[in-house]
This record gives sequence, structure tokens and C-alpha cells, in this order.
Amino acid sequence: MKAAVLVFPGSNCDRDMAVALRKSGADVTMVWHKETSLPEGLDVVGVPGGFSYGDYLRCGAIAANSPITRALKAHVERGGYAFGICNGFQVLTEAGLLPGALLRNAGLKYICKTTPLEVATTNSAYTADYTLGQTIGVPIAHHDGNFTADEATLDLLEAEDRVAFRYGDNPNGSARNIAGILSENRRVLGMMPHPERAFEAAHGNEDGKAFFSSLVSAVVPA
Ligand SMILES: NC(=O)CC[C@H](N)C(=O)O
Repeated sequence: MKAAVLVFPGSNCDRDMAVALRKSGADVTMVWHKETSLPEGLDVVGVPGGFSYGDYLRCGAIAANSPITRALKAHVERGGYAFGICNGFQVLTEAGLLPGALLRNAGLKYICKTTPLEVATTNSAYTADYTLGQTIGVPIAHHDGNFTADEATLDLLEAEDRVAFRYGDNPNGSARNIAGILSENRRVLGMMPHPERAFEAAHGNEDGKAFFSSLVSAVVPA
């Protein structure tokens, strides 16, 4: 599987994401935001967490208009896989590649802790190696993780089985406890928790590992 990880000024989870992808068997290229094209023959684009452009304007809003994001949109329009973690999720909603928006946390504070997540669907390239309803522990680290969308969009996400993960403890006020969602074609995923920070024993738990193993086996079937 050929993957690219985008790097914006202020990204700080790009290398963690690359390590998780590489250790799962992917061939990874880091791509600076000023690039206007993605590597040839690419399967998956990862949009990492961090503070792109210092979170100015709104988290992810400036990155959503970066040159590389135009190439990302073209990749997604061709049916390519893309996933955004934390700031990456914010970028994907700001770019219009996923519905909804991430507002300031309900408690107005930055929250950094491992949070229980329910795997809400296993029908995706990102969640197939989990069990439906499984509870996993994955770190969050954000101040704008409060997922919101209009009621019709939330109903549609649920009706189409496009909620990937739900919070067990809803730390940030997200609508319907939603922590991660899928696009209509199920190939684009955004989530606030960081599976790359729960990837190996040294991280405290390995519950994020199946996210990356699912992806690698979905894209290149064994
Ligand atoms: N870890 C992250 O990606 C943080 C995202 C964003 N800067 C926020 O605080 O909401």
C-alpha cells in the first residue's frame, strides 16, 4: 500500500502517523503542503494531527485551502482513500470532504487523555479488524473536538452506518457521542482520537493498531 502523509506548518503528529503506517506495512511519503501534486500510484492520504497554521482563523481552515489540499480533493474525487486524525479531521470537514464541523469543546478546555471509544461500524477499510461494539481506549488531545452537524446530516450518518466511532464518555460535547465518521463512499474517514498514539506497547495500549492493520489489508488484500 502506498501512502502519503501531508505536512502543514504546525503539524505535530505527522511522523507518528508515518511510523504507524510503516510498521503496518505501508510505503509512506511525506508531502509538504506547498506541493501541488501527490506521488504517482498513491492509495491512501493521511492528514495528521497538530496545529496547522497555528489554528488561526479556525482549526484546519487554512490547511483546507493549501495547495496540496487541492490534490487531496482530486484524489478523493477519483475514489481514493483518505483519513484525517484530529486536526486532520478538522481539515477534512473544512475542505468539504466530510460533513459537519468541529466546534470548541463543550467545557472550553483543551483535553488530553485516553478516552473509551465504541467501534460503531466494522464496515470500513479503517475498522474491519475490530469487533462491532468493541470498546477501545484511544488518546484525545484537542480543544476543538465538539462534532456538530444539522439533525438531517446526523440522521443520515446514522442511517447509512457512517458513524465509525462513538465516545463512551463524550468528553467534548459531540453530537450523538460521535468521535469519527465516514464519507458516503466509506473511503474517507475523520476522527478526533489518535489511533497512532495507541499503536505499540510503549504507548500504554495498542488499541489503535487495528485501525492501521485494517487499512493495509483493505487496500492490498492478503
Ligand atoms: N491534536 C490535534 O490535532 C489538535 C487539533 C487542534 N489543534 C485542536 O486543538 O483542536
